[in-house]
Amino acid sequence: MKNISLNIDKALGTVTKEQVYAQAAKAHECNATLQNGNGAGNDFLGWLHLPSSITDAELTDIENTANVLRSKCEVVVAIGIGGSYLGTKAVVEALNNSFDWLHTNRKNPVLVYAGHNIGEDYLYELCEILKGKQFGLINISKSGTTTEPALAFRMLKKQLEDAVGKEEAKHRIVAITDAKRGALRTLADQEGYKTFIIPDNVGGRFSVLTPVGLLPIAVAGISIRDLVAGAISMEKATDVSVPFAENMAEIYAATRNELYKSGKKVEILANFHPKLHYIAEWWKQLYGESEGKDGKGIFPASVDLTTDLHSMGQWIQDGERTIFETVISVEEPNHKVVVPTDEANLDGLNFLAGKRVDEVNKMAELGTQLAHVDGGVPNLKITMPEVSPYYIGQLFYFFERACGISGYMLGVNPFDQPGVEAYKKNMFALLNKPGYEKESEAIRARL
Ligand SMILES: O=P(O)(O)OC[C@H]1O[C@](O)(CO)[C@@H](O)[C@@H]1O
Repeated sequence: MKNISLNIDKALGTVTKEQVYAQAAKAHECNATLQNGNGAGNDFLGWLHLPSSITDAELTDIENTANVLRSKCEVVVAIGIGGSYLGTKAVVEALNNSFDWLHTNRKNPVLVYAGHNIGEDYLYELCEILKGKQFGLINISKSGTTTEPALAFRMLKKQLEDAVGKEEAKHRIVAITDAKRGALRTLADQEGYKTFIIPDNVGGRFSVLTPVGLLPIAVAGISIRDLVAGAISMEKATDVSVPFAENMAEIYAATRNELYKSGKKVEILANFHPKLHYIAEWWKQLYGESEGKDGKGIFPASVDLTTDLHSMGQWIQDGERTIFETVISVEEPNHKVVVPTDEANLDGLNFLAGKRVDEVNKMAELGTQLAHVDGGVPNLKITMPEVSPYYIGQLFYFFERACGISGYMLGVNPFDQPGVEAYKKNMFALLNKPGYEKESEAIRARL
């Protein structure tokens, strides 16, 4: 098996190799702090050894539960938001056929999502399409009290019970939540749902390798064992025993922090494979919630290329020089498509005839990298040998580990997210939630 890799050469114009390597000791120390559990937020380090500690029995339990849902349901709705949604979405979008819904010969239930927004039309359309279909629900919420998934679950649970009866509904609902606390735990225990636990010491955005991600990913027919195997290999490759020069998590953390200090305030995660779009969405939550606090933090943004070269390309090439780019480059696509010859050649594309589409894409990637570097955008490159569960597992763990190190280097607690409460408080006050009477009065005075 190969490994994903990191190349920072094209970032070394804005910052020097010496500057990055001058951070080696700090990066290594932060990795050690993480591993020894003596830094800020150390009660949320359960993710560090998740890959190597998950047992065969746990994986089998998840696979068996997935198989029950797969056998009973045409559609499974994964309900959750943030870390209870994005990891699954990232893996499924990356690995499933892009035109899945048009395939009539389906081997897997269709996985759809709810509870990641409060869009009334979205919920209406979902409830409508589920009418007359055999469906099941995976309700995922660590806290069990998040409004978006709770609202979606309330509606979909009723619809399911009305359709198949309360007893059968119990066999089609799985709850993934805290071991003891929260509304979802209480409800699941009362109703007798099959449950999986999100460990206390694993925060939402670090939970993709718990049942939060593993169950719906298994429902989609993707190998969770390969995903975990990839993560295990990266757990070893980023261990504190691995020296800085070989430790890609430490190098990534050190480089992005140096770039930040040099005025690069925005990191754009770019891909040239549209199926990786949600990997970037997952990454944005990971880095945004972990580092954006205390008035600090790189803003995590993303683009899909070449698509966005025709929308955001101008800004990236020529706009304010406060950005750097991290490209996820895929060495070998899973399929081969060759450009055909055309006798008339009216489009002038015969110079490409016989070449693979990926060769065109790779030259677009290289051309873009050089253009952006020339335009003052430092470029980091993460190479993935192919898009497979194994390498996505590596990528997840690499980004998580680097995020912990990077947060400590920045001087923040990477494992809390106090800022998220502000909108919730206002929303509850505006909706007159019991217990928010004072806040309701105060906020109304501002309107
Ligand atoms: O799984 P829960 O508790 O519903 O939380 C969902 C998401 O909400 C947050 O708590 C805040 O956005 C995230 O950290 C988390 O991933």
